[in-house]
Amino acid sequence: MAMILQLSTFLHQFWYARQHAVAVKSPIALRMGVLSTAMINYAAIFKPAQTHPDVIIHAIASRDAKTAADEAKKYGIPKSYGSYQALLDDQEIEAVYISLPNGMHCEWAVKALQRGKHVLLEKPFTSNLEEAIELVKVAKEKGLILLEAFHWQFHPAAHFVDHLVASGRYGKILRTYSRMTTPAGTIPASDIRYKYDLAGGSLMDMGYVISSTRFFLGVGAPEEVTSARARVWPHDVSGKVDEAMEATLTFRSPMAPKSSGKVVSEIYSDMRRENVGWVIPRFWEMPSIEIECEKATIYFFNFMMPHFYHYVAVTDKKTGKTETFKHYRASDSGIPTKWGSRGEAWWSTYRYQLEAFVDKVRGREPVHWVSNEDSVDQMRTIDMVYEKSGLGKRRGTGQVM
Ligand SMILES: NC(=O)C1=CN([C@@H]2O[C@H](COP(=O)(O)OP(=O)(O)OC[C@H]3O[C@@H](n4cnc5c(N)ncnc54)[C@H](OP(=O)(O)O)[C@@H]3O)[C@@H](O)[C@H]2O)C=CC1
Ligand SMILES: O=C1OC[C@@H](O)[C@H](O)[C@H]1O
Repeated sequence: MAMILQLSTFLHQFWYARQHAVAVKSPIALRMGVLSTAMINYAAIFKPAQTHPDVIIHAIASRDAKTAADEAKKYGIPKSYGSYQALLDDQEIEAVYISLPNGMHCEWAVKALQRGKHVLLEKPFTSNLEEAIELVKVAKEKGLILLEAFHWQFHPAAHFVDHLVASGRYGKILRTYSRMTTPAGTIPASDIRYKYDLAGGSLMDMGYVISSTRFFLGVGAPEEVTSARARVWPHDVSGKVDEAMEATLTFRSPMAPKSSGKVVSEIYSDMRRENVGWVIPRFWEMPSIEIECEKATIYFFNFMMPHFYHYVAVTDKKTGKTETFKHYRASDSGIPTKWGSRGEAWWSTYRYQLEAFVDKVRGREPVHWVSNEDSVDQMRTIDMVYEKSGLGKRRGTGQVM
């Protein structure tokens, strides 16, 4: 269902950015450049930037000058470049958003940092753990901001669920299950997600299943991946691209019962989920996480794009009664979450993320942040699952391995 969500979020962005676009930007607005003309730019950066008074998309770069110029014209971006390096050489640009294929993330984020730019980097952070460690090292050396764009974590709904889980009101966590699927046939065979040489694979693309698990458990990498089973995409010569991945991970968590100290977490990512009876897409399989606690089970439906639609269902194990919540802004449900009075019900996950990114670059404490250490642990976990599955970890375009 991920692709359907993606389409819906594009419409959502179109509608709200039209109504709330900021005509005159602040004189100290952050000038950003965009590396690539990827599909996701529209929702993840162009539209959020339109409604942010302190962000100007100053330039866009493509491998092809005409593609870049056409895109610049379409979105009213002042400058375009026919190479990524040329954009990085533009002295007016303070920060870049990188939406290149996964395998190119590390190479170009390193180049951007070396040219003195802050970086908002699409997920997955890098192709593997080694790259992640290297990238973070460069960012620290340069003293620049580097953020993995796990946009969903910035939305008040995520903070609300985190609050419920961490409150202890439902007891310790016993088990989690996170799932993300997209119907078979919706991602074309030519897509970057199916290419091993661009660090493709369902788990790389749908790393949200690991991100959500780790976020709500408040943990780094798992102690062990006890099982991992990949369904291999048959059309890539490498034989190493997972069109689907199912795995079981064991985490040591302070939220686990004292007796075991561990939580068992299942994850499932699938870029080619079969329709029911060949025709009915599984729309009920929006990216979701189930968190079974001692007293209740918490189900967060559509944690990935909660701005579009979501609900949180808490089912009491004793009575079987379910209480349902929605959380489109920080003050909803009467439980104040991190954003306080900031934010609007129409803000997307990407808009919240941009708000935090600008705060951090400008030296203000962001309301939420994905630390570089957390991104390293995310890549460590992804590698562990790939190794266990037998497919082996991915590698990056700039990497000799
Ligand atoms: N946060 C989110 O919600 C989402 C994040 N993503 C992430 O964003 C990134 C981009 O995804 P998506 O928008 O689907 O990507 P696209 O396939 O739409 O675009 C990728 C872009 O990368 C550039 N590129 C450079 N080298 C290559 C190459 N060898 N093959 C193909 N493209 C190349 C191209 O730009 P050009 O030709 O202009 O140089 C191309 O437009 C991925 O890392 C993905 O994981 C994707 C979707 C949602
Ligand atoms: O990050 C993403 O979110 C939405 C999905 O459709 C997409 O495949 C993935 O890249």
